[in-house]
Amino acid sequence: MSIVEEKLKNSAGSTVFSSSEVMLDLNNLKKIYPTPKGDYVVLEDLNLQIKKEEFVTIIGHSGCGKTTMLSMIAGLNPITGGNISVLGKPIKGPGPDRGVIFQAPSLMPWMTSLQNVMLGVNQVFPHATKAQRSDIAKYYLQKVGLEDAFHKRASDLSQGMQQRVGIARAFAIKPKVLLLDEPFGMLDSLTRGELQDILIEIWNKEKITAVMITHDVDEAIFLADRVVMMTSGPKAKIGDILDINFERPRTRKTVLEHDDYYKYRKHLIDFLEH
Ligand SMILES: Nc1ncnc2c1ncn2[C@@H]1O[C@H](COP(=O)(O)OP(=O)(O)OP(=O)(O)O)[C@@H](O)[C@H]1O
Repeated sequence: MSIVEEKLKNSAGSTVFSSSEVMLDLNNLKKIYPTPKGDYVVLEDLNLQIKKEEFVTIIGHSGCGKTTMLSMIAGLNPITGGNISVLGKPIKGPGPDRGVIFQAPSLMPWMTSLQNVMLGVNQVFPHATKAQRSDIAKYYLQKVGLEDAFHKRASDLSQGMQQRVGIARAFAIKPKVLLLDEPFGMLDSLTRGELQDILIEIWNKEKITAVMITHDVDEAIFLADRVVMMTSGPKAKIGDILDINFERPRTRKTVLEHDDYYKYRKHLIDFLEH
C-alpha cells in the first residue's frame, strides 16, 4: 500500500486531535431552516475539528449546506443544535476572532480601498492611534498588491482588485480564523491563481487557521492541508476527509507534477460522483 493509499484509508475515519491543537471545534452541529412546507434539516450530527494554523477546504454538492456551516462558524447564522467553539470557547455571535471573505467583497463603493480596510481596523483596534491604524491597513493593502490604489474608490476597482481589498480587510483585523466562502468563484482563472498565491503567502506568514469553501477540486487540493467532503443534504454531515501531504511552499507546477496529485483528485471526484 502506498503512502497516499494508507493516508486515504486513515483519513476516512474521524480524527480526534488533542484539545491544545484545536482551533475550531464543531460538535454535533445541527441546523434547521423553517420553511412553509415544514422544517428543513440542513445539517445534522456534523462533527469537525480544525487545528491551529491549518488550511482546510470544504467541498460538497451545491445546496448541501456549506455556506450554512460557514455562516454559523462566523456567528452570522443561529445554531439550532450542538455547538461551535474557538479555542475551547463556545461562540455567541460574530466576533473579531473570525474574519470572513465572501464571493463578493461587498465594499462601500463610495469609499477608497484604504477607507474600506480602515472600517474594520478602527473597530478592532480602537485604542491604537490613527497613524497606527492606517499603517495596519496600508500594510495589508500593500501585501495584496494594491500599494498604488490606496486612494482609489472601490467602485473604480476591477472585480479582482475589489477582492484583493476584501482579503486585506479580513487579514487586517488579525483574526484567529479566516472563513472564506468561494472567494475566487467570480474571477477569471488567471486572477484566481494570482489571488490564491497571495492568500497562501499571507496565511503562511500570519499563521492563522483558514476554512475555505470551494467548488474547484484543483483549488481545494492546491491550498489545503485537508480537504473536507460534505455529504449531500438534507441532514448533511462530514462524509470524508482527505489529508494533502504536499510540502509547502507549493507551486502549481510541482503539485501538478506530483504522482499523488491524481490520486487525491480521483478520491475527491469519486466522492462527489457517488
Ligand atoms: N434562510 C434559509 N431558509 C430556508 N432554507 C435555506 C436558507 N438558507 C439556505 N437554505 C437552504 O439550505 C440548503 C443549504 O444551503 P447553503 O447555501 O448552505 O448550501 P451550499 O452548500 O453553500 O450551496 P452552494 O454550493 O450552492 O453555495 C439549501 O437547500 C438552501 O436552499
